[in-house]
Amino acid sequence: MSNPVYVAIDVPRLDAAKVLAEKVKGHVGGVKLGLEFFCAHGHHGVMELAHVGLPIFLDLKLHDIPNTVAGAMQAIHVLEPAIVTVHASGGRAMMEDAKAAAGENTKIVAVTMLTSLDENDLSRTGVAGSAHDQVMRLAELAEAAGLDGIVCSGQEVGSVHKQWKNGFFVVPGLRPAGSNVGDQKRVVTPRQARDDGASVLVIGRPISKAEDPLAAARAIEATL
Ligand SMILES: O=C(O)c1cc(=O)[nH]c(=O)n1[C@@H]1O[C@H](COP(=O)(O)O)[C@@H](O)[C@H]1O
Repeated sequence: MSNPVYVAIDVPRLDAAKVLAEKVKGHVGGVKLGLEFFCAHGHHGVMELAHVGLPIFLDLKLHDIPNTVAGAMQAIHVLEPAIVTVHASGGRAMMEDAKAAAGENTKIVAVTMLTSLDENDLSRTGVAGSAHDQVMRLAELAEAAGLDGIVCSGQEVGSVHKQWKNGFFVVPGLRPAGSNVGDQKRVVTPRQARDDGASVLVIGRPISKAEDPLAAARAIEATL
């Protein structure tokens, strides 16, 4: 089975991003480039990182009216990303149009409830109920819209997997036992997420901020 870890390259400098990706490439399955990277380096930066030879996950978390999201999706065709994110709360029509506009080899996954949020945060946005229910509701909407899968925490992925058998599940908010949680709130270990049905494990700081990122990537791989 291929390595499910996508290393999140959330570093501001292009040269440092390339060095990190090259360093760990033998012990991860892909590279995730998010808002910090894309806002700083755009298409050029993505093309530079593609030279590393791993699949690229473009985590843009698109959330706008359907026409605008479809246009953004068309604008990134040329980059041939393996995975792109949109927000499920953008609604069914937005997700349908995002999928229709995407390249056929690109998986579109919907962010349900950010792993940096807990139920108190959720209620402050006007949504009552548990994180679990919110994720299940948005997963159902994403499936109905024809998306490939969702992004959720490891605390929900087991339930989502039972409901959506052939879905593609991206799980961030992962921390090896004993490591610093930082701004993440719904956290599990990489192994737990994998056992519960995650397709992709997104791991950033536990690798990128480690004193020795290669050793950190290796150690995580060894737990899987
Ligand atoms: O879509 C994502 O990848 C994402 C969704 C989510 O709910 N939580 C989340 O942390 N992420 C991303 O996953 C990565 C997690 O990074 P670390 O907390 O450093 O491992 C970051 O790049 C986030 O942007």
